[in-house]
Amino acid sequence: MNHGEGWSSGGRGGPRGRSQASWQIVNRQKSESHVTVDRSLDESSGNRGGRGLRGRGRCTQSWSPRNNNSPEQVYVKKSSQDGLCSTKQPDEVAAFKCSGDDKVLLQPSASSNSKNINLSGDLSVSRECEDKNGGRVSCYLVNKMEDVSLSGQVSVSSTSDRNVEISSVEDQDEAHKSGDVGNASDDRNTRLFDLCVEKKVMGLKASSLQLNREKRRAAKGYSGIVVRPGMVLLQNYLSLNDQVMIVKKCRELGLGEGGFYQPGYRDGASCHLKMMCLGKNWDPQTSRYGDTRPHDGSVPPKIPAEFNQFVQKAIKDSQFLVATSSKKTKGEDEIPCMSPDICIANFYTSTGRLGLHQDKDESSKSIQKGLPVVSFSIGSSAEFVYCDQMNDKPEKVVLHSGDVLLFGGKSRNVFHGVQSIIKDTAPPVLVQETSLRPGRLNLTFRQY
Ligand SMILES: O=C(O)CCC(=O)C(=O)O
Ligand SMILES: [Fe+2]
Repeated sequence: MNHGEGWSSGGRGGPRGRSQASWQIVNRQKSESHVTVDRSLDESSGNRGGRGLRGRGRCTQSWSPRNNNSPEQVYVKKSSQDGLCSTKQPDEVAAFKCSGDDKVLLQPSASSNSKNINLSGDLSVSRECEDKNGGRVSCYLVNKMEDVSLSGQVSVSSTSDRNVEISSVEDQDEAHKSGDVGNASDDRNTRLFDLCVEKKVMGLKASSLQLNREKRRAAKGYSGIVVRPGMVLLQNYLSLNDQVMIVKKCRELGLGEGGFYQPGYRDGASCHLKMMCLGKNWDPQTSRYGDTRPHDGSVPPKIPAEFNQFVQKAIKDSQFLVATSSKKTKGEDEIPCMSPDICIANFYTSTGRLGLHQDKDESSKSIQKGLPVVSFSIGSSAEFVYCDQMNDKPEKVVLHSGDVLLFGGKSRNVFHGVQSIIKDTAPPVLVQETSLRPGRLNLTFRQY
């Protein structure tokens, strides 16, 4: 797992659905390809190889807005169903109901700018989906999720008497910088890493304005986008409550046996992230999975059952989305079902990154079948890049806290990486409730 380095910056995020209890097909276009999306209507911060030896190849790209898309038509279907499919209720699998009669044909826009579409008072759709080739399929579903509870404080002081990293972000960054040039020290390898920081290190409390804004956004629900065949992005999919739960669980596991550590490569360089494996260990030195972690003999913790439920639900919802956006495609063909037995948790500080690579160390059967990798983003936003070949100019999508990205089927072998972490973009409520360090937690689930 060599992680490529040396990115240029730029990028933008995608739209989040604004309606409640509705679903939409937006910008159905001639060919399917990459999508870039604009979240300019969103109230939130707009800035937001086998997995074997990951390519260290330099990968530079720049981004510029494109205006050459010409969507054929835009449909908005309204559902009578309310409060669909909150991730707060993992058992409640997608119950999208769409009535064909209340289909509304909207005039497509040739411009790449996002626009507001106001339907029945409370629906506002932000969209922009484009492809450098002029064609793409983009489809997004919106549902309503439960409000997040803003109550309850978390005690975050470190309880372990072992050596726990509670250093500041700057210290963390320095550690990463030193990894650029030197060897990963055994000390750093074995030092415990606390995902959360003591209260006194945290910034000011979120204002009630911020909290209310976040609450409103959480209530808007998620939107799904078919980015390209086999790749689906479910934006704002994990509710804030679920994100809080995931952070707390990861923090607890991360401080125990097989918890977070500073991984390094065979050549001695450190990865620009902290890592913890659940289910099975993935060893960056050998690019192999195993039952124990070679450097300390620890056994990886089990994947919490709730995490797997979220994964199953995300797969089902993605299959539905794919089937809805193309009559010819069966959802399971593009995003096959998968039972994760591996989860790799990465924590990136604000200088963290991950070079272009393929995830290809899972069994050949798993890869041949195109079983998806399912990725959760929590905390600061990240510029995620992907391309078919190492030397291609990568496409970029910004992943925000609560987003779930799936890549399977035809996209299972896509090269991908994290170009940069966008500072100070974590939801204030999440930070307030968990004291999550500045940075981004990413969980990728796979089936061996
Ligand atoms: O952090 C991410 O979004 C990607 C992580 C990833 O590609 C990996 O762990 O293999
Ligand atoms: Fe990966």
